[in-house]
Amino acid sequence: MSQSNSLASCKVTVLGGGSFGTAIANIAAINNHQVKLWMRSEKQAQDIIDNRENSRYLPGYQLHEQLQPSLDLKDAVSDADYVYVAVPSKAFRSVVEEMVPFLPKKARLISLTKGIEPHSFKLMSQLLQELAVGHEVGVISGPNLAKEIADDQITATVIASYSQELRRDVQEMLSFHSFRVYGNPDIYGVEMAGALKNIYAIVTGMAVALGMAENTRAAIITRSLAEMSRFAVRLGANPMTFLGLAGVGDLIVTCSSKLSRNYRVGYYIGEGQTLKQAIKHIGETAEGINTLRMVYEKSKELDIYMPLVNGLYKIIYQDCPVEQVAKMLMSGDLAQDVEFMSAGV
Ligand SMILES: NC(=O)C1=CN([C@@H]2O[C@H](COP(=O)(O)OP(=O)(O)OC[C@H]3O[C@@H](n4cnc5c(N)ncnc54)[C@H](OP(=O)(O)O)[C@@H]3O)[C@@H](O)[C@H]2O)C=CC1
Ligand SMILES: O=C(CO)COP(=O)(O)O
Repeated sequence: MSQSNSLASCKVTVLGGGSFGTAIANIAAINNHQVKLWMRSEKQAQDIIDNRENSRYLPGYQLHEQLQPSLDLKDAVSDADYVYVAVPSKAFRSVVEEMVPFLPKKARLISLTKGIEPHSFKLMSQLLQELAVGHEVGVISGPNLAKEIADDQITATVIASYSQELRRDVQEMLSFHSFRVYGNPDIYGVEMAGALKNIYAIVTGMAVALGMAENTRAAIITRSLAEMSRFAVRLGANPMTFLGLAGVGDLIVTCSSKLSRNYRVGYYIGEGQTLKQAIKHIGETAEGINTLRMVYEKSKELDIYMPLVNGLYKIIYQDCPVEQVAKMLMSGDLAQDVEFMSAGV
């Protein structure tokens, strides 16, 4: 059932037929927008046409008749009012570059991707701004496990954009009985929070596999929030964003749920699998592995105190035993471990 609102029916395109792209496309279709879901797999597109289902990513989730799959990027975007991009961060630049020549001037662009581009350290909305100059840009981020959205569980998210009109329109486009969209102008903070929390989901998954207690879980999640806020605020985010859905909200869900792929990567490594085995086991995108490397390097460059990032980096990229890292974390310089540092974190 769609929620009545004043936004007229729009032409919406979602790039990427994975789990989150499919879930967001279906919500827009339920809300009476004409939706094209662009994907590269013919088999998957046929599955949607024949069975109204994306059985590879969201089995059992009934797809609305106003959602049509598309294999042709030009056809998918050439009359779009809104383009949502939901491909993994490593493919984001190339997909957007390929799309831009077909993009109508009116199209608003919204990233659903939670990652950072290697080398440039750009967030996905910054790539949209760089590659599609003049288009209004936004980001959706929050505690949004796609499988729970598909299961019609009550879910809240954030649309971040400098444009108040875009925020308002996307709120209307996607809100319905089990999905609520909140607006936030802090696009940098919302997006950075979504990328950073993946690192801490790996840490927590690993700690759970190693048998951590509830005190430990609370300590890890709370110190993760302090650490990610400190990092993002230093780079320009609003600290208040980290108290919201895209900050602590997403951190809680990804550090608590086996539905999170980042958490599962950590869990499998905690059980003794190598990084390669854990990634293969997941078989889908776990953005936190690459984000960890980039954030580690940036924190060194800017001299930002990030003990959890530092510890996870040692485990994953320097083969340091987990027990040694845990000891290191518990015996570091206490002078650094004040609860709140500057700028409210
Ligand atoms: N899943 C979730 O719960 C949530 C995910 N996100 C974020 O959304 C982003 C996408 O995640 P999600 O949908 O889950 O990812 P999935 O791994 O489920 O799917 C990724 C999709 O992108 C496609 N793709 C990958 N590489 C390319 C490429 N080079 N060109 C074209 N298409 C490509 C895949 O196609 P193919 O199937 O052919 O490989 C697939 O359709 C991630 O950044 C994630 O952090 C955000 C919130 C929730
Ligand atoms: O971002 C997510 C939930 O908000 C999904 O997390 P994963 O990418 O770890 O599955």
